[in-house]
Amino acid sequence: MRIEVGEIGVNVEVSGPETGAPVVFAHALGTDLHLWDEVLPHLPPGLRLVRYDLRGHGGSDVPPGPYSMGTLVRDAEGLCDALEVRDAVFVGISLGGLIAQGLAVKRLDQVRALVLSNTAAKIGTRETWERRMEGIARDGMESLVAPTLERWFSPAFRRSAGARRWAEALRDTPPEGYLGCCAAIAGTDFYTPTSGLRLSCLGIAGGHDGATPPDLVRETLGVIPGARVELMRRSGHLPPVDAPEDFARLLGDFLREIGHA
Ligand SMILES: O=C(O)CC1=CCC(=O)O1
Repeated sequence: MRIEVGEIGVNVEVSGPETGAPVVFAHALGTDLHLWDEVLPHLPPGLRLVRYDLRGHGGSDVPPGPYSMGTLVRDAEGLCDALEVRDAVFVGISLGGLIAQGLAVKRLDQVRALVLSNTAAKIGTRETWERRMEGIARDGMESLVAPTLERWFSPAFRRSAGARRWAEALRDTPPEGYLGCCAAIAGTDFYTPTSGLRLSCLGIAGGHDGATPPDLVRETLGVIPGARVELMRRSGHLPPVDAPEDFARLLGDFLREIGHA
């Protein structure tokens, strides 16, 4: 379904009972809400599962960029308000994990716990993101595909149908949306606000993650008291794609541990 959030239409999929404990999912740059397709069936029953396409991605609107992280966080906030989501567990991967941190800092009434997967308080540097944006402007989205697959997936998974499916999703991402979100990531350093968070938090890292390697994930989770990091040794940057059942098991265990499932 589409929901008007501020000035844009956001594509959302909601499943599970309306009274279930809410879990909200935010995807990574150059993907869409289907990133979670193979995780959801393996989660504990009775949850209200909300996933959405970030602005500039999937079926959501593609407003002109550049976007700011504040805007991406406001989209998540407006979506949760529109769906009357309170006390959710917010699961964010990569860019989605930055949004999760920003939302938790701003709206503790909406977020009771975080799952920060393959993400950090700061991802890359302004220079690396500017180089990537210049490359896309010069050579198009296709030039991104091979290097992105190297960061996303282990050498073994790169040869799979799953990897090809997500290469297609990357190719299909509107350049304006992708570039808009690159600009938001380039300008974000959440170390200070994230270090003020006091809520239950699970980190997930992938042993073959070429974008946010395990040490970077640990560094971020290390600033949140009580947070712990689970390492998925054989996964890359997108464990919901390359190991959905293992990802669901970690998430389900965490939900039960905090009394959310
Ligand atoms: O494309 C990458 O390098 C991986 C990535 C960084 C932020 C995000 O969401 O994906």
